[in-house]
This record gives sequence, C-alpha cells and structure tokens, in this order.
Amino acid sequence: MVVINSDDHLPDLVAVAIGRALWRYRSELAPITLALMLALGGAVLHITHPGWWPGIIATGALAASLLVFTGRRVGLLLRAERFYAATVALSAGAWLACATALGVPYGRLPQVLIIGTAVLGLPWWVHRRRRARVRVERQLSAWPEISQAVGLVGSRVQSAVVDVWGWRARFALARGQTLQDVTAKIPALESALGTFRGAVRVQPTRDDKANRFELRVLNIDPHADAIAWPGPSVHTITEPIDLGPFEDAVPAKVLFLRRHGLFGGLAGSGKSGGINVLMGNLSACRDVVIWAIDLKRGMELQPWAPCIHRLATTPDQARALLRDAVEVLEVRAEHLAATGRRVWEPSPDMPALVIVIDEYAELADDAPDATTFTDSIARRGRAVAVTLIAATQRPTQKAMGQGAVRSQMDVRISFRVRERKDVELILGQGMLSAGWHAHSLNAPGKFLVSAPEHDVPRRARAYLLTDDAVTAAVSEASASRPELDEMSLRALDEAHAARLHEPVSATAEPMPTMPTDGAEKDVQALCEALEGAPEDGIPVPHLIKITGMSRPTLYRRLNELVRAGRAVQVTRGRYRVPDPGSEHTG
Ligand SMILES: Nc1ncnc2c1ncn2[C@@H]1O[C@H](COP(=O)(O)OP(=O)(O)OP(=O)(O)O)[C@@H](O)[C@H]1O
Repeated sequence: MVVINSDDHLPDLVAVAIGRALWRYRSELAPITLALMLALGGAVLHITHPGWWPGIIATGALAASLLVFTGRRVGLLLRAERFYAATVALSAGAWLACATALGVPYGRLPQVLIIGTAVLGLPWWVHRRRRARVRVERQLSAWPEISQAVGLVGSRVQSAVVDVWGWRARFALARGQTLQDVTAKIPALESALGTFRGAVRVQPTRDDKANRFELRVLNIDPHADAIAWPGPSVHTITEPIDLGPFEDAVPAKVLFLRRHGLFGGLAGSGKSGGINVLMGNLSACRDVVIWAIDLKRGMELQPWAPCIHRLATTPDQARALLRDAVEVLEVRAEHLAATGRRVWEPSPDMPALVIVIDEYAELADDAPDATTFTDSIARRGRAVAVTLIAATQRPTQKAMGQGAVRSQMDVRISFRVRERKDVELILGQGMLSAGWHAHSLNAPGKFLVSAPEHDVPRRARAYLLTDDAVTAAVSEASASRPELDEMSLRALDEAHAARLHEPVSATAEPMPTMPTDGAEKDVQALCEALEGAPEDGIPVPHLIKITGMSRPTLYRRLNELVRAGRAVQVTRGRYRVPDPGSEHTG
C-alpha cells in the first residue's frame, strides 16, 4: 500500500515506487536485465568495434569453462548449478558476438534473444535455493523494524547463509544486550519473522563473542523422521560416541571415558532408544567391560546380554554387582597409587568398566542400601575408569538415592520432560533460563546434551535402532568382548572368598562341608601346594596353575580348607598352611 501525501508530486512518486520494485525484484528480473544488457552491449559494439566478435566468443567460452571447473568457489555448490551458469555464459557470449558482428536487428537475432531469455531464465526462476535466499534477504532487510518490535533495538545482521533446512544469520548485538536476552525473545522472533512455532534457534557464534549471536530458522524440521543407526561410530571408549545428528547434521559426539552420564526424560521420550545407541557403541569398544542393571526384569537391556558381562535383574544381583564394582575401583585406585599414575588408561587388557543402570529410581527404591556403592563409584570412579550411566524419568533427589550421584554426573542428556522445572532436574540449575528448553522437544529421540564439550543448547535426535539392528550389532560384537583385567578379577575373587569367610546366620548359608570322593584329589594337590608355600603365602594365580582348578572352585576349596583349619590367608590373595603351633578356632 502506498500512502500519498498532499506534498508529493505524482511523477516523482511513481519513479520512486518503480525504482523500489525493480530493486526489490532484482533477483527475479536478473535474466531480463541480462538480456537488455546484451542487446544494449551488442548495439554499441556493432557501431564501435564490430571486429571484436571472435574475442567475445573466446571470452564467453573461457568464462564457461572457469565456471565449470572453479564455480564452487563462487558459491555454485552443485554440479547442475555450475553447468547452468556455464551454459548461460556460453550462450550470452555467442549471441553478443553475433550482435557485434551483424547488428542486433539482424535476421532472427532479436527472437533468439527473447526465446533464449525465457528458456534459460526458467531454471533461474524456479531454483529453490535462489528463491529461499531472496526470501531471507527480504526478511533480513526488515530487521531494523523486527528488532524494534521484539526489543532488540540496535542489533545488526552481519551475514546470512541459506542451507537445505532453512537459513542462519550472524548478528551483532547492541551494547549491553546478551545472548540470554535474545533467547528470551524466541517466541517474539518467531512471530516477527512469520515462521512456525519452534522454528527459531538461538546460539552463540563460533568465536563465542558475548555481543554476537547466530539465529537459525528452520523451514523444514531436519529431525522430522526417525534416523536409522548407521552402526558403531567408535571402537574405543577413548573417542567420543556419536549419539545422533544435531539439526545442522553435525553429529552429537559425546565422550564417556571417565565420565558418569545421566539420561533423563519422561516415559516414551526415547531414553531407552538413547541407551541402545550407547550400548551399540560400547559393545563395539574393545576396551570396555559392560555391566548392567535392569530391574524391569531385563526388559530393556536383555537383548544386549551377550555383550554384557554381568546383567543384574533383581535387587540382590544389583547390590552384589555394585559392591563388586567398588572392589574393582578400590584395587585400581591402589594400583594407581602404587605405580604413581593419576588415571587408568583403558586398553583391551586393562578395560574401562561401564555400569549401565536402566531406570535408576527402581534401584533406589528396591535396593536403597546399594546406593552407597553407586555413591562411591560416582565420587571416586572417574580416575579408575569405573563409571555409571543411569537412565531415569525424573532424577529427583529421592529417585537418585540420597547421595551425590546426580551431582557427579558430567554428561547430562535430556529427552523431553513434562514440566519446565524438570529441565533443571536433569540438566542442572540455571539451564532453563539459559535456553535449555527440553520441555519443548516434540518427538521421541530428540534430546539436548550438556557435557564439557557441549555447553550450548542444540537439539539433536538419537539414532533409532530397530530390533534387527540390535541383533546384528550383538552378533558382530559379542565374540570380541574383553575380559576384566587380571588385577580386578583377582580382587573380585578375593572379595568373594572373603565374603564367604564372613560370619553368616545359620539360615542364610549352609556351612561348607569338606570335599569328598573325586574332589579329594584336588584338595590333596592344593594342600601340597600350600605346604610348599613360603612364609608370605602363595598367590592365587600360582595355585590355579599348580592345581588346574578354575578360579571359583579354587576359592571354594580354599575357603573350605580355611574353615577346616588347614589353610590360612596371609594377605590379600596369598595363602599357606597354618603355623604348626597355631590353634584353629574356627
Ligand atoms: N531416536 C528415535 N527416533 C524415533 N523414534 C524413537 C526414537 N527413540 C524412541 N522412539 C520411539 O519412541 C518410543 C518410546 O521410546 P523409548 O522406549 O526409548 O522411551 P523411554 O523414554 O525409554 O520410555 P520408558 O521410560 O517408558 O522406557 C519407541 O517405541 C520408538 O517408537
């Protein structure tokens, strides 16, 4: 609409309006502008330099070949775009050469120009990216008004790029304005830009300047469809695991080495899907031993059982598993201290131990005493590469047990939550106001990740593993799973043996009896080995070698001998016969 002021002269106004329209539609008019310039150029050259036509043809051909081979540098990313530009350059050169030599009105040259403009203009007019770019330019030219309307007066557009999903632009903020101010204006920006709800993202620029921000507007949701899992992204836990792509197709890679992780989100938000992606990757790592707790009777993690060294599905098993994890932690910590090293570097011989706990709240409810072990692991497990990955719907202090587990989680992954306050429960305090809007995630599998390398709220979508993908991943990985290192295994054996020595109630555990018949030979071999033991005892691995017994059998036999007064434990993992003068009381 044009408002005519009584002071305006009509001819000036028409000229201004036409000028504005020509400028506004300059992109659409580009083929016609080119045709007019060719006609004008042809007319002038025919009068002034009619002999230049061979040079003009050569220039057209050179421009065409440059566009084909180096067009990418000037933004012609697709081959089709480069060939189109080359065809236009060649045709324009050929027509201009003819017009220069023969004159514009010669023969059918004018008709050729008109038809050529229409034919070659068509791809230009329908080109999706060009039209998108024009749309964006128009939206951004209105930024001064938009910024005023949303309360970001003084902010300026610095650059803009159109991509397959929409566009993004870099802005400079006015003095005193911050990224938080822009984040708070997202709904107003969506309205002012005329996008659909949820289409605008705001994030810091790559250089992390406090007075800059990047605005991303999505025309199409890149996460609209489920994204199939492409297979494991790592074969070692020392590398970050790809959980799924962010909206700009960059993979959301998260390092889980020496870090505890929390997967939160309401029922059906895709937590188990996220855990599946993690399991698929951990299973492919040759330097990780996986233990898991799934108190929903193994419903979620059972399919991964061949890759899981220990799967606890009852509260008792979970308690025992966590207690053993603490034993591993202790012995590794002792080893690090003894060898003067700070951290445990995982390798296939010395693997990390990752304990995956599905629905942590069930553990806190059904085995509350076990949370002292998880607390220990959460506090002290990082350095020794014994880590926890817990999934839960709402990680309230009650659901996480009363300890420090939640506060020790370094990687927080939030799927959709029901209420705004749940954002802070999963991701931490202050995250909601900093733009971590997990309550607005609108499909299962979409998540926000907060980790040392991810401190900006960016939406990602976890890959989806079908049942077939899980089966294939399990059969691929199960054959090459590593064992716990010798030292940790020994510590566990000793801990188990020591537990058997613990006084137990008569009803809880039957008293061991001395072996009979076939087992006697074993015992005899064992006793002989113990008799030959030095003062400080013989270590368990030697006894295994000498007797040929399996570790559990050996410990059972040792335990029986200790109870019968025929052997003593000198120190951890070392046994011998008792001193002749000592009296057995047990
Ligand atoms: N990454 C994903 N992409 C697409 N769809 C997904 C994705 N993850 C999960 N879904 C869909 O959402 C449904 C629920 O997912 P999932 O079981 O992982 O949720 P959950 O949060 O673990 O729920 P619960 O707490 O009840 O176990 C799945 O059946 C699947 O169809």
